[in-house]
Amino acid sequence: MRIALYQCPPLPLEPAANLERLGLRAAEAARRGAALLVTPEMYLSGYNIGLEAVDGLAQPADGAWAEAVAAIAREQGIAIVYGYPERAAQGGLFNSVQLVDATGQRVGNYRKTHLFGELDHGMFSAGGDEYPLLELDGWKLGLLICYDVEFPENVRRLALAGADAVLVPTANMEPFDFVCDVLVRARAFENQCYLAYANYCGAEGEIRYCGLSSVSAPDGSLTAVCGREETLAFADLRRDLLEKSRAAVTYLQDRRAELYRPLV
Ligand SMILES: NCCCCC(N)=O
Repeated sequence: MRIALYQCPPLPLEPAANLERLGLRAAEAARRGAALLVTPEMYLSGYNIGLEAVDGLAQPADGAWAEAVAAIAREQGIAIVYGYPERAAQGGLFNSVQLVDATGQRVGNYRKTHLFGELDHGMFSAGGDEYPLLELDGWKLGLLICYDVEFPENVRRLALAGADAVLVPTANMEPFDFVCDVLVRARAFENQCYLAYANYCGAEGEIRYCGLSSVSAPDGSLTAVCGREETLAFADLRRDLLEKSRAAVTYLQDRRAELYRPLV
């Protein structure tokens, strides 16, 4: 399955402009054979926008933004994973991502469980014990958001549940380039899955984003890697490579879970 990552500078507080460029990039990605397009974290609203703006912009998972993204997905014939501020029906604001398939159906929604510093804690509640495992074109997909991927337990949990790939919309900033350069690649290898990391580039207020988006393969290779500029990157997820790697690297089978329990 070919996937596309959209590495872009944020357009904070401009959901209409973000939807417009999403449509353009979705069309380009579909033309170039991608079945799925992944955007950065909080793509529709911008990330470093503060509680007042999040409270004013947040929408339910099935709100107008979801309908607009579904229309783009349906029109261009491509699935989309996008970040947005979610207002839960029972109240509460969450940093969320949603997968919409190429027919415009909402496939699954995930709320960021590991909040980063005052930046996240000042805007959102943490998601609960819900890590959806979604299916698209025969691939089992997990969703995480930026800081989530820096906790090995999160990727391991999805891998043990059967994830072939973990999709990670991100807003990772300087000085955390190491996460882009090393950590996400290690997460893919140690869990024998693909890992797609779609980051911002450019700046948002005092934040300077790293860019360096990538798709890491389970054999440790980089299937796609971006620099620090706006980029639409492509990667082919290969079932033969996944199976060959899993036959050679058997961490998941060799685990001694009974020895790890005190770590939980
Ligand atoms: N790598 C630490 C920064 C994480 C930022 C975020 N958006 O979670």
